[in-house]
Amino acid sequence: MADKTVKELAEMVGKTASAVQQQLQDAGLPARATDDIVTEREQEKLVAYLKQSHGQQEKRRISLKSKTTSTARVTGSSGKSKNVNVEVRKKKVFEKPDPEKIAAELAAREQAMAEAQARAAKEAEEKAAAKKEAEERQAATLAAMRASLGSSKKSDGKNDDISASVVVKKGGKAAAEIKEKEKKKVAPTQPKVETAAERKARIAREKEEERLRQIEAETRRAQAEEAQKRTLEQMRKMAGKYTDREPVAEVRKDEPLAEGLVGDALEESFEKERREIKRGSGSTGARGRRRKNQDEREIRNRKGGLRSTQASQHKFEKPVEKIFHDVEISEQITVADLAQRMAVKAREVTKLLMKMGEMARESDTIDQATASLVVEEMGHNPVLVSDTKVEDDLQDAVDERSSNVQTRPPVVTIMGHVDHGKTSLLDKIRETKVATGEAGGITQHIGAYHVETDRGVITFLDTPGHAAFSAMRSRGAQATDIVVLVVAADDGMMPQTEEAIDHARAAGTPLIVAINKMDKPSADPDRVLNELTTKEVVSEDWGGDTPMARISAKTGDGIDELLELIGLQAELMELEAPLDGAAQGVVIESKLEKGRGAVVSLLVKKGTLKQGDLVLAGEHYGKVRAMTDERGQRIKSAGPSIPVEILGLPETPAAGSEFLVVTDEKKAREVADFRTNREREQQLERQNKMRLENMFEQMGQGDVSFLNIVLKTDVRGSLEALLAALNELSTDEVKVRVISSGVGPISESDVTLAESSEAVLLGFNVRADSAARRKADTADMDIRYYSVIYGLIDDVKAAMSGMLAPEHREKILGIAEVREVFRSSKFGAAAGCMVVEGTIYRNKPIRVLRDDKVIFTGQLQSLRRYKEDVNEVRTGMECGLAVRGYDVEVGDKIEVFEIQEFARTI
Ligand SMILES: Nc1nc2c(ncn2[C@@H]2O[C@H](COP(=O)(O)OP(=O)(O)OP(=O)(O)O)[C@@H](O)[C@H]2O)c(=O)[nH]1
Repeated sequence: MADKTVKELAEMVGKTASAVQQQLQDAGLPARATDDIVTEREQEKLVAYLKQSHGQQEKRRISLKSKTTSTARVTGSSGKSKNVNVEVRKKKVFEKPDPEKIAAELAAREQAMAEAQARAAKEAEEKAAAKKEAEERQAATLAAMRASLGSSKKSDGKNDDISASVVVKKGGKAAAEIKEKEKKKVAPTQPKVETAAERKARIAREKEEERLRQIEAETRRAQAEEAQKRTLEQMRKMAGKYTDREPVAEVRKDEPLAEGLVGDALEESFEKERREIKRGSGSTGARGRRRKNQDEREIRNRKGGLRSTQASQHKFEKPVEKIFHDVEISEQITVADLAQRMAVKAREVTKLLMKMGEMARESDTIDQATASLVVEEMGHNPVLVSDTKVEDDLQDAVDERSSNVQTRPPVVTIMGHVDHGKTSLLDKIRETKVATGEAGGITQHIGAYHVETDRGVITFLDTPGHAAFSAMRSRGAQATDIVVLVVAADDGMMPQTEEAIDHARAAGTPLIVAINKMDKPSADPDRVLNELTTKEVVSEDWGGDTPMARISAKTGDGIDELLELIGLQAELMELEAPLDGAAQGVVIESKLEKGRGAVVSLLVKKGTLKQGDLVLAGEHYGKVRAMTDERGQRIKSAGPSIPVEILGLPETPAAGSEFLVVTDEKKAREVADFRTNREREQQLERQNKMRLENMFEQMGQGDVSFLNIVLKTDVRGSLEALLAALNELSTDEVKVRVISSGVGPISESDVTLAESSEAVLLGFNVRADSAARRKADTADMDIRYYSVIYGLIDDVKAAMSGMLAPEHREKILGIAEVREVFRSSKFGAAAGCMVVEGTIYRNKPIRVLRDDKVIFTGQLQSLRRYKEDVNEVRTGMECGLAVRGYDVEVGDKIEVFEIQEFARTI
């Protein structure tokens, strides 16, 4: 910035010369003509003044913050190493030069220089005065001396004249003239007063001052330019960001006041101020704060009115308008949950419910309709969602990720009667197809294994039996594709063979029959085929559609043929599954092992399961820590139809539970919680459902169009009669479907089948054995016993026409087992018994059961304990009894019952 004329300056800034002249005057500088010089310093003063007057004071301090996050592995005091998140925060503060400050400094410096100059001038004046006085004194002395000399030498040339005249005229005109002359003579020699060294020093000082001035000016200019550039840059950024933005009416606490560097700097300054206010520090006094707030307002207003001035007040402004929420309501919701979704206090909701005539506590669950009314009443918008939404969403997310659909191996379950060779068959297949020649040949029991055959891979669930099959089915998991029914060729169709057929049919699973033990001389396959036809299982050879293989699990004969049949059946079924994407499948088995925690066998049905995946199985979720195959080998992934054993779940999910691989832990927890609640509710629901009257009620409501029945009778004759009568009961609206029927006591398997098929269990002159009773108790299932055919038929008929109102029902009060039989002259046969259940009453009706079949109904003649007649005997006690008109045998059971009145439940 060199010195320039007013005209040059005007040209440079693009203004008229008169405007620049005016500005110079406004800046307090002396008036100038257009060709007058404006010095460098004056120009700086002018710029500072203009900046101030145009309000270009920008933020002096700008803070830059940066944050980097990394992970470091550290070893704790316990010696375990773990990952620790390390966050490094950096902050840099840039200080911009303050033009005011610069101007002030400049002024101070100028003043200091002026003062120094004035001081120097004064000093020089004083020096000159002192010197003059000394010279005068010297001259006077000289004159005096000359005068004294002149008196002795009268004529003494020119000089003498002068000297004489000086002396003569001393104190008069002549003296003044001399003085004047002297002065004239002295004046030209005055500069000689400054010595050479002094002069040199002065020049050097001036030079140095000039140099410093230049450096200072240069630095100031550079700083000013830099600051201006940065400010412009910021302004541009902010202008770009906010040009299209509507002015914001309200300021929310969580919104930043501005963005970018300026925003950060502002926020930081506010934060600092908040801290200072809190501390009550004097660094920012009330006035300072007011000034600062004003500044902030000004800054914000200058930046295009981005924010309301309220922003600087640093307090949360309650929104003026009420916020309306879209409130999601599932089929059931707790009051507390509902309140939370509307962002109101639970108390407000209970109050409103009370007004609506509903008494509910915060923890109570209310239905969707009521919740929806509450939401509307509170001015929000109810959004009704399905109860399973959270599950469905998760399932959808998993399905979305599935791709690359390919043929998958079939999953096979082996069923059959006891000792017909299920385990032997599974072992033989594994032995011939898995163990041979493979590393780590020791097979582990993980509930399933897969084998390679000429027709591809086949997976066997190696938990033979109905229980496992039904358990899975009752949880809705259709894990099995094909059922292989093992029937021993030397034994033929047995009760469990029939049950297995019923199970497979109820599940709609194709059946392949393996006629086993063909190596035995007593093998009679034709007899087996014949018997199977009574259950409508007809071999392809006999014109039916059930594939059959004759095998020996002992020798291995026919096993390849059986595998071939399985392969063919699978091909027919065109089993497919996506290979890629998140895995889903079913829990086959789960157990708790010491030191390993929950050990869970899974069968992958879709996608690929990988180590490290987050698995949600039933109501539990966890990361797959380790994964092994059926040979105990560690594996990293498993595709469709492959069974694996995993570690990592916190608890054991139930067999038959479905599992999913999820990516979002929060979602997993949500679904797990939801399932836990649902399981609790379903348990209650099941307990009601399994009751005959409820079953019929639901049927009346159109929920059930089939009435499933599992029927057991004492003899084949009564079974056939009942089946015929029940078949005739079917109408167009309601079909009676006997899922399973047979002769003999009600077994555990009957209960499981009834449970999984939602069937009612009816016993005609038969009872449930103890295992079945336990199972029914656990599932809270109702087993109905009848001893008159018309009683059973009437109940079913009445129920179907919606008139079932069983006001009277039999209740078994106690059971005693006959351990010994004595002959008594008085009572005939007397029985020594043990009460195994409930209480035996002397005066209540009884039945005698032999092999769980009713053989006599009547009354007790006597009931004694230690020779004393008693009215009742409780569980665990021995007693002696005699049945009126019937001789009991060892092993019989005496069942005491009564007819109870039940109010019909709706
Ligand atoms: N001769 C002969 N014996 C067999 C054959 N298959 C099985 N067995 C024998 O039959 C008996 C019962 O076989 P398992 O395999 O235990 O029968 P299961 O159906 O699994 O029996 P449960 O587990 O009790 O239901 C065993 O002694 C076997 O050795 C066969 O093909 N031939």
